[in-house]
Amino acid sequence: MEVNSELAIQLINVNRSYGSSKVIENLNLNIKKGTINALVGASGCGKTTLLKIILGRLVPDSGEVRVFGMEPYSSVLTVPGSLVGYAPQENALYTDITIEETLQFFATLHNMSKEHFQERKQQMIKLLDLPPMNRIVGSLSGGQKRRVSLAIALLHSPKLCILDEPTVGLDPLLRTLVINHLKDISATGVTVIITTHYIEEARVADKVFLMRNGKILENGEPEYLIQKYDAPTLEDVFLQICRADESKTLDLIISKSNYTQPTNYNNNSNNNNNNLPPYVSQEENSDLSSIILDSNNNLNINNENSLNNTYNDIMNIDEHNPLLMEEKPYIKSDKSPFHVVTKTKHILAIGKRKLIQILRNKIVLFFELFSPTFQIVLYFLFIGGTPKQVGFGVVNQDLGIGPPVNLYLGADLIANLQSSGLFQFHYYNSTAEAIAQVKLGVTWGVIEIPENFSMAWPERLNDPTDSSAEAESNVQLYMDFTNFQITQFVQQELQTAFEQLGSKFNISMNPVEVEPAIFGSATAKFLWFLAPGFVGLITFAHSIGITAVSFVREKIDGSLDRLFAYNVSTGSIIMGHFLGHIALLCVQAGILLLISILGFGIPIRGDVGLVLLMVILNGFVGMSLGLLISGISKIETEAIQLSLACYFPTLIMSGTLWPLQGIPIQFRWIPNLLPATHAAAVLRDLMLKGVSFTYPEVYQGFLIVLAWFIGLFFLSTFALKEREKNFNFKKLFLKKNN
Ligand SMILES: Nc1ncnc2c1ncn2[C@@H]1O[C@H](COP(=O)(O)OP(=O)(O)OP(=O)(O)O)[C@@H](O)[C@H]1O
Repeated sequence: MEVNSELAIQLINVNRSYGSSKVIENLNLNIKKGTINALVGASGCGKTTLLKIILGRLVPDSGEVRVFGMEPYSSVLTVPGSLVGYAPQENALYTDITIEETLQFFATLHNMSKEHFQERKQQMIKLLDLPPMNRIVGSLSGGQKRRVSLAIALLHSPKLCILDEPTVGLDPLLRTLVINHLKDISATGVTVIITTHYIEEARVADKVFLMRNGKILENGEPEYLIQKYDAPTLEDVFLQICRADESKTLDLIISKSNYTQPTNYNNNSNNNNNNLPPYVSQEENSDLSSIILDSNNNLNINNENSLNNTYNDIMNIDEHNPLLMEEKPYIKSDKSPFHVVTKTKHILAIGKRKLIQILRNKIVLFFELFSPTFQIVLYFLFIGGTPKQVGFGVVNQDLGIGPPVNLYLGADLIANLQSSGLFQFHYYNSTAEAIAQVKLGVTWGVIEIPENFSMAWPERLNDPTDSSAEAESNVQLYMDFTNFQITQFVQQELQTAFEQLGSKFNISMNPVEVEPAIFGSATAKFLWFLAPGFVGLITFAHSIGITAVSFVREKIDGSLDRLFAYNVSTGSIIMGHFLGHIALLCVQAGILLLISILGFGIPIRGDVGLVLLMVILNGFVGMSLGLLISGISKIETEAIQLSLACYFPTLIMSGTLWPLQGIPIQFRWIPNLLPATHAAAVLRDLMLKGVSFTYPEVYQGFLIVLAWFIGLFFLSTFALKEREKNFNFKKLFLKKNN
């Protein structure tokens, strides 16, 4: 493609579809440097799509695009980047930061110096009549937000201004100021492209491009077009062209344009409305006695009260205005390899903005800090605890042995059981009566101690082959076996109680010595098994939760497009989001471990630093999974559903709630695929076994979780892709089959 140095933008035979629906068709476009250009056309004709192609956000299916002679994004950090000032159709603002923070954020992205930022900020305040800088953007009115959005686009004095419907929501006075500002900057060599529904507004442009169904039907200077088509207004020109193109959407365009053409516009009548700007609606006319169109189509304010506010006053436009005359670029160039300095600045700016947003939004802050704490307390309180005060019946028929020995072993056995805290005993005289209470659900079971127990038990200990002693010392257990956990605990406590009874006679009932333990302790609680998995899982789930919707809104409202237009890479955006959350993730992990250790006595026998590292790494995996979800979701509910779809299987399959050995053998490979399984195993090893990093399961687990993090990070970068290609599966399929 031959590059013309006079042109800011060249498009040749550009085509672009969304799926199989063609939106831009064989489009050719040349835009001269230092001119104002208006893209005019009905809603849905492809104006925004065309702008996104120029910005490099959308990759054309075919054809060539050059911006200042270069293909957008052909090399890193070149075009358009800070050369462009882009205001998307939507306001694309971060609602929970102030106007000052918003402008500062974009100034950092553009590498603007402090002085330059302050200077431009003051000009934007005056030009756009911005509200006080400390106002939170979310609290602004629609028109105020629009002005902030325009301020962002113009702040860094870009060489190319791409403004998608810049005047929507602005009052007539401001509209005038903005249009005149655009005329002035174009006089200094800045190229301006605006889209508009208000066809007559395009009259201020040097060149108008009339678009319909993805094609440019006509283009030229407004006056030339009006003469060529012998039409009174541009709107009439457009109507004629559309009719010729077998317009079907004509009515739609007119109804969209709520603005009426004064009948005598451009006539030499003496009527007061004579010089009204044609895109001003009838309702607004009353406020506009002060606005006139001069012979050069400049909009001016002709009311003494407004004089102090005139555009020239505000912007101090004359040959002495250093800003408009300045030739040297405002943006400091970055000569570092791979533009590391700029990328680092981008990451820091996004991270700072994210952190401000989190800290300012109390609900999010609460969610990030207190909700995990609350959850871990709930988990520890309600799951995995040792049962206490389980209702149990006792029928103690033991008569004991009279003096001088005075043994009441039945009562001793009950006392041993009682000391465990597991039982809350109900005493009954008969077994039938006790069983009836089990059947009524009052108790879980009955322990029946036979009447000769005190006599027969020592004999049985002395001679295990004595069958009559065995029969007379058998303690009978009647149980409701529907609760497996309680059954296990009761049987375990009975065994312990009998061991204690045996030790009274210096006889060990259980010849197996369980201590010293290789790892852990024989008195370990079930909660200790659960706790490491819970800590990991909560960090993982919360990290998904806080990031899963991060980009969805930004995608919908165009804020991401604006960042991409300014050459902020997806990698920088994702790293910035990480950065914003890291501090809170670390605090969160610390709180969870403190509660585990101090609040619930969960042991940490290994290196606390490694435990913390794994919890944080696990949080990173959750964050990158959340960002991936955010990247592929079109709306928030989709992101929330996907997050839940990831969380629950992880909770169930990661071995957090139940040992992996309990899973049917043919399905055991599934948990091994999940990072949460390895994180839980590593945390258990470190906390309960007290092993070091060199323990195979630990370092392997670290490597697997790290690999997951890196893999998901890259996938999320891909999902958020800065340049959207048209994936047409139908075409792909047909190509393959041909
Ligand atoms: N992401 C997308 N996926 C599918 N179709 C899309 C997408 N974005 C836009 N379109 C479709 O492409 C066509 C052109 O859209 P575009 O936003 O470029 O129009 P426009 O001229 O800017 O409209 P408006 O003036 O209302 O903003 C429309 O039919 C629109 O529905």
